[in-house]
Amino acid sequence: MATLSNSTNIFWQDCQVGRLERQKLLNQKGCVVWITGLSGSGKSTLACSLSRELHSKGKLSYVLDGDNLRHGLNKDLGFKAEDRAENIRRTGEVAKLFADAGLICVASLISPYRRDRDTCRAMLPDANFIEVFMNMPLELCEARDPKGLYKLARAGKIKGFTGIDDPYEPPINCEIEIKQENGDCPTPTLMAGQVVTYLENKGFLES
Ligand SMILES: Nc1ncnc2c1ncn2[C@@H]1O[C@H](COP(=O)(O)OS(=O)(=O)O)[C@@H](OP(=O)(O)O)[C@H]1O
Ligand SMILES: Nc1ncnc2c1ncn2[C@@H]1O[C@H](COP(=O)(O)OP(=O)(O)O)[C@@H](O)[C@H]1O
Repeated sequence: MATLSNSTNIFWQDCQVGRLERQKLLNQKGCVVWITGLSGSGKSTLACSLSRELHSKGKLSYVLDGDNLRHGLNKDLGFKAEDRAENIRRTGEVAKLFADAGLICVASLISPYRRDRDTCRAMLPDANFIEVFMNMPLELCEARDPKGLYKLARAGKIKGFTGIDDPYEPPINCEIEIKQENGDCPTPTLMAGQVVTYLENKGFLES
């Protein structure tokens, strides 16, 4: 893995058009909505539903999905702890750039380790990092198993699978928790609505 902070003699270059001007143009405030949870918990479903809902309100968002990033930016990384940490760090840096551009950046990654998520939180002004915990039981995720990965993990054909033989550390102080009510998972529209309401209440959907 690349060593961090190898560059020396570098200087920050400021530009006349700044974040506030971009936000005014877009009539919204840039932020990062970071969705964490087990595989199959509904991260991508929420990310897409949220992006659609924001679009219909005239708000610009962009989804960074863990699976998709691993096809490009993060294709050199696997699933051992240090690779996951680098995966989260890179994604956090990209999300920070999108937020600086004035967009509502929706990152959906398992991001199983608390420390890695907190590293991303520390990259942004605190209120601009909104951690959403998909608090779905492992049994539900495993029953869904849309990619058949839990089955492979249970059969020992995938090693170090989150929730099976690799840990998932739930958030302690997340901004939003999505969970079952009376044994039912909220619909994608309801899940997105919960996040949109939070963004509205905190003033992110106006400049
Ligand atoms: N060992 C192991 N553990 C967990 N997940 C695995 C593993 N191997 C492959 N996959 C598939 O990779 C997707 C998760 O990628 P992420 O980048 O979100 O993972 S992480 O945040 O770095 O932990 C995840 O996608 P989602 O189901 O969308 O979460 C899986 O499809
Ligand atoms: N709120 C929901 N209600 C019913 N099914 C859902 C819901 N959210 C996700 N699913 C289904 O669960 C499976 C896993 O969802 P997905 O968004 O791919 O999870 P993740 O990105 O966390 O792996 C998919 O088949 C999806 O259609």
